[in-house]
Amino acid sequence: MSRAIPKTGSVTALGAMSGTSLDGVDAAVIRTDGVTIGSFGESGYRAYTTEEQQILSAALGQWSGPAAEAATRIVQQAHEELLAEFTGVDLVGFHGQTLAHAPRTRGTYQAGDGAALAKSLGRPVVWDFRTADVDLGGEGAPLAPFFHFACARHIGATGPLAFLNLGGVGNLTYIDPSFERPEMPGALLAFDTGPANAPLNDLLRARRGMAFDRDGAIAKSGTVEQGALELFLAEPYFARMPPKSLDRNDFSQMVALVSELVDADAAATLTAMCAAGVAAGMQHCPTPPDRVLVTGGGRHNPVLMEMLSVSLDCPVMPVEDTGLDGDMLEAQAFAYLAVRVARGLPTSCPGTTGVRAAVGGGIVSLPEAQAQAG
Ligand SMILES: Nc1ncnc2c1ncn2[C@@H]1O[C@H](COP(=O)(O)OP(=O)(O)OP(=O)(O)O)[C@@H](O)[C@H]1O
Ligand SMILES: CC(=O)N[C@H]1[C@@H]2OC[C@@H](O2)[C@@H](O)[C@@H]1O[C@H](C)C(=O)O
Repeated sequence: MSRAIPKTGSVTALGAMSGTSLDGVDAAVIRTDGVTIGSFGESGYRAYTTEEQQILSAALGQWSGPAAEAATRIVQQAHEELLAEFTGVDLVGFHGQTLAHAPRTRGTYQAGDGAALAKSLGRPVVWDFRTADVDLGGEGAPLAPFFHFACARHIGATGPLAFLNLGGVGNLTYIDPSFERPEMPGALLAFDTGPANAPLNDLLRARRGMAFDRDGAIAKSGTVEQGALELFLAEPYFARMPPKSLDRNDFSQMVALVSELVDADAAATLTAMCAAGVAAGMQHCPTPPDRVLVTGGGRHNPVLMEMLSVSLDCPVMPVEDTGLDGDMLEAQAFAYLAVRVARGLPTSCPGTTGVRAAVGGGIVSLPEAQAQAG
């Protein structure tokens, strides 16, 4: 089998994403030419064990050293195991695990070695997607927006719409699908909305040894503490114009705002903070979108979805209502972006990361050759 990346036409790309929730690795196949989505293929998931999660968690905020190295070994092994199960793949998009993100000062750091992964899989691997954007003055995140734009076209959207990803951190992409290309000024506006599930997960793990508030069961019976919510919304981040991005633990101090509350009220308040961050961010969009399509684990939380419906001026629905897969959208995004990198197409622009001009980036590592800059 040829290991070269086809230069034209559609290719089969496998994307892998290990998100800020630290729950595991998602992998998904799409067929695309880097512009249009042809079709979606199979997908898979490899959960991190509790011990692996602890090692990853201990490495958050570390830019190097033993903790980061231990995390990298876990990321590498989990990806090698999961991705080896897929066949008939032309190239792989490997996001890695973000350990630290401070684009204005130190940069952005995703653990994982794409060159080693290319060798072990025997496939070209595109990786280190965020560094080039940061080097050009961008936030380096979010990067899914170019894929969201392709999804909007794929589902036949005609009016403005938004994708809202609720993982550990929240991020929103406002799209005007009437533009022909995502890098055109006005086509996209994207930013991190604030913390999503991470603080709630952290609180419940500390207090109850639970991974998360399944179906909002704990928050459902609680009352939102308005004073804490107001203090949270007073954070300057929310008034800042996008593009803007966050590290997973940038808002970890918000757990202190609910430390005196009983579990149900604390969970309800942290859930409300997630929704309030989204509502605050929506004020920065050029117009209210026709609808908000929610992706990521937060869409499974009915309390959060209800709070969003109440606080936003448009219908809020899971992306499944349009036929997309909300559990795999980010993995699909990095498959799609890998093809764009391989084809020399941009993956971010001023509207998505604040980068000075539309930029590609990423490293292409071939299984048997030296790395090529993307
Ligand atoms: N049934 C459910 N009820 C409530 N919350 C849920 C449910 N299922 C998932 N979640 C939440 O979604 C989280 C996982 O979301 P997701 O997989 O989108 O995160 P991620 O991809 O790691 O994060 P990010 O997008 O920030 O990188 C869980 O940790 C949990 O908080
Ligand atoms: C630095 C980093 O890894 N950021 C992630 C994180 O998780 C959600 C949000 O914060 C988003 O900005 C981004 O991930 C998605 C996939 C993105 O780049 O679009």
